[in-house]
Amino acid sequence: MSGQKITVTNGEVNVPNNPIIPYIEGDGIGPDIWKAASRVIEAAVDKAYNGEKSIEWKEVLAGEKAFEQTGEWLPEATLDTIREYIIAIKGPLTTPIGGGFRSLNVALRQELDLFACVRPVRWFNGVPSPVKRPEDTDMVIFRENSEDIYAGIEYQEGTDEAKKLIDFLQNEMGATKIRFPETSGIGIKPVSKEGTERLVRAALQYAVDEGRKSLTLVHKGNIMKFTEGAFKNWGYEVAEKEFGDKVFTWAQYDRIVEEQGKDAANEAQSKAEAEGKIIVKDSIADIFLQQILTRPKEFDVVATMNLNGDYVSDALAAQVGGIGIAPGANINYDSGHAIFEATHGTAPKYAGQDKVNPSSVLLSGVLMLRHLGWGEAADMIEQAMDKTIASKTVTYDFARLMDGATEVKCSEFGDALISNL
Ligand SMILES: NC(=O)C1=CN([C@@H]2O[C@H](COP(=O)(O)OP(=O)(O)OC[C@H]3O[C@@H](n4cnc5c(N)ncnc54)[C@H](OP(=O)(O)O)[C@@H]3O)[C@@H](O)[C@H]2O)C=CC1
Ligand SMILES: O=C(O)CCC(=O)C(=O)O
Ligand SMILES: [Mg+2]
Repeated sequence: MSGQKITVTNGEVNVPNNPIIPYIEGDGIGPDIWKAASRVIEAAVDKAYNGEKSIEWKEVLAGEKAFEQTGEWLPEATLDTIREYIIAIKGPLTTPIGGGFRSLNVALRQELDLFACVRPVRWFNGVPSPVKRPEDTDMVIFRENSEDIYAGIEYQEGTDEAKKLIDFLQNEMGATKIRFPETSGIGIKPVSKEGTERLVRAALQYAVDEGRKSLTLVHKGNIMKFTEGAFKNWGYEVAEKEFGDKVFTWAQYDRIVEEQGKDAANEAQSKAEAEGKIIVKDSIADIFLQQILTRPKEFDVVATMNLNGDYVSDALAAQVGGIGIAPGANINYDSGHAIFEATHGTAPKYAGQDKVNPSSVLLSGVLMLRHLGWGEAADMIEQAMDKTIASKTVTYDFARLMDGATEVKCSEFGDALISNL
């Protein structure tokens, strides 16, 4: 049976019974986790739909494999294929530190304008966790994926570009606080109204569709007033303007305090909660990182900028068992393009050992199946995950934290999941 293309009409994704889905195997542990995860996805789809649906995988190249075969790290053909087939899934790709080429992962997001990085964080029964009540953590991070310091606009110390920019800042913009101008590298942090609005809009729409209770805007707006502070203000504005009667915001709360006092504001918020409105609030990033540990129940959907979202993703993943079980999706809600990928990287020390946990990329596949409307197969994989973990058949990362566990290889964990489907 030959596959067919996924298409998009008026923002709606049309999925045939046998979609062609491009995949990037990834560097480091990529080949191991992809092999295990793709087998589980195939088996679940086959079982859930009695052979009537199937995915035709189409390999596209990026990273080390692409460089070896084509001399390019991210061939144009890969981008063209993902543009054409709309939905893709990828393993992790290596990024050199402090020099060399810029992140291919970020480049893919930028090229396809996948503006929302969506990372759900929830606990699976039995997964070992460093916190007492991991079940209290149930959040979905919406990380802005196209702007911020992550956009890669930075200039190396000592270069003409860095000197020129520092001169400009000092001589034309009145910047007096660059402490060591002669030896500074310099980076730029663009944060826009449009970029913020589309991200917060997507997060709020998700909160409405999924019946979530709150949305927290996470920022460091006290220090970075016109980037992170503006993100907070624009976030409240878009919530009130576009989601009017579905939300109650802390900006509204503050206005009621000013006009009618604190009791009236508390009453208005309680009424909104009782009516099932989504409470839109904000939190400064440093205290947020403390409170997700100490009071995780108070947070639900989270919208934040690119770099904060990166830090928050790995920190929250730890609370529910670690980066071995942390899925994600990069989505453009307007064009329908999406690339699903794990939160973790290439874990180079484990490359080729058939050792690590394939759950992050597998659960990214589960997000993909839900995105395709194939919820039955997605449910089946999650149930198999619960069952397999409950039987204490796990990879090294969980085994080292569990009493009485049977440690299995990456591929064997895939086998166990398939037998539990
Ligand atoms: N989207 C992407 O493709 C990403 C790519 N990267 C890139 O990956 C490379 C390596 O980054 P690094 O900072 O080491 O972070 P990694 O996420 O690759 O690995 C850090 C540690 O996380 C644990 N880990 C990662 N994946 C798994 C897994 N599947 N199962 C179990 N444990 C896992 C291991 O912990 P332990 O040592 O405790 O066993 C590992 O040593 C860099 O080049 C970085 O830029 C990083 C993040 C995302
Ligand atoms: O692209 C990279 O190498 C790192 C990206 C990353 O950590 C992330 O997106 O979470
Ligand atoms: Mg990261």
